Amino acid sequence: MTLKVTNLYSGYRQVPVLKDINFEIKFGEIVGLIGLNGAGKSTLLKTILGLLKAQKGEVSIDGTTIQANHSQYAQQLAYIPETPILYEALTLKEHLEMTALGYGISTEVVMERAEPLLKLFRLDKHLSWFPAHFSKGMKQKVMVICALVTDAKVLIIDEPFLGLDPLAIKHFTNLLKERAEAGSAILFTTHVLSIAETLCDHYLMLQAGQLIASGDLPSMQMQLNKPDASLDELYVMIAEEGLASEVGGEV
Ligand SMILES: Nc1ncnc2c1ncn2[C@@H]1O[C@H](COP(=O)(O)OP(=O)(O)OP(=O)(O)O)[C@@H](O)[C@H]1O
Repeated sequence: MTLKVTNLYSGYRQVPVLKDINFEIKFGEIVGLIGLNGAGKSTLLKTILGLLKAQKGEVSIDGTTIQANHSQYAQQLAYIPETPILYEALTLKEHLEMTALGYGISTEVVMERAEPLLKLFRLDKHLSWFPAHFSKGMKQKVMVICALVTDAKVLIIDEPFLGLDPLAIKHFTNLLKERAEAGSAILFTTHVLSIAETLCDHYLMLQAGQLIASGDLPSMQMQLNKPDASLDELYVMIAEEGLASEVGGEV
């Protein structure tokens, strides 16, 4: 059971971004997607989600592609975007009900699953609130809860820790670990390497649209020929080399 990306090329009409991306994430694994601003992380997530059409190559979840079976593919995915996307006219409870509808789960089951999460994130008294009354962090927590009440086997998360307070980050990272232990694959982007280090089984390091290293820390140290480097040191080294070659290319 895997999320598999094969020979993937993707980007925007005039801007090719991703070039020949290949990787596999087994269900049960947490993988951190790291790279500088503009490396192509969000483009990769959008392509996996089907929000951007691949120019070449394939993404499959447990053998199913979006082209072969759109609804089966989509039901296996839950997405937490970098900027919370909420409907101004719907209350928190209605967002949960809409999630239930979207994933074909009964409202009762979704509310049952949501209850402990609402308590944990201190939103249990706010079920009738509209997004306009939530802080940025509260909106992010609503997105987190809506993703976690689904049965999605693959969680795709863009910068999950932005806007969350340290207590919420602790709860959220614990929930992600539990979700992975229960058999979900989790792919998230982050610039917060210290959290990535405590959470991830593997990493994907993206630079200028290409995967330049992947795997756990020892295997990335080998690939990048830096046997004792920390994740932070590897990242800085790659980033500086990338920037130097960009500057070189411009001259
Ligand atoms: N809608 C768009 N249309 C055209 N080009 C885009 C669009 N969105 C992103 N790009 C370009 O695609 C490239 C990769 O952007 P992307 O958002 O995937 O980077 P990222 O790694 O997620 O960056 P960040 O860490 O800043 O979020 C950049 O050169 C960016 O300018």
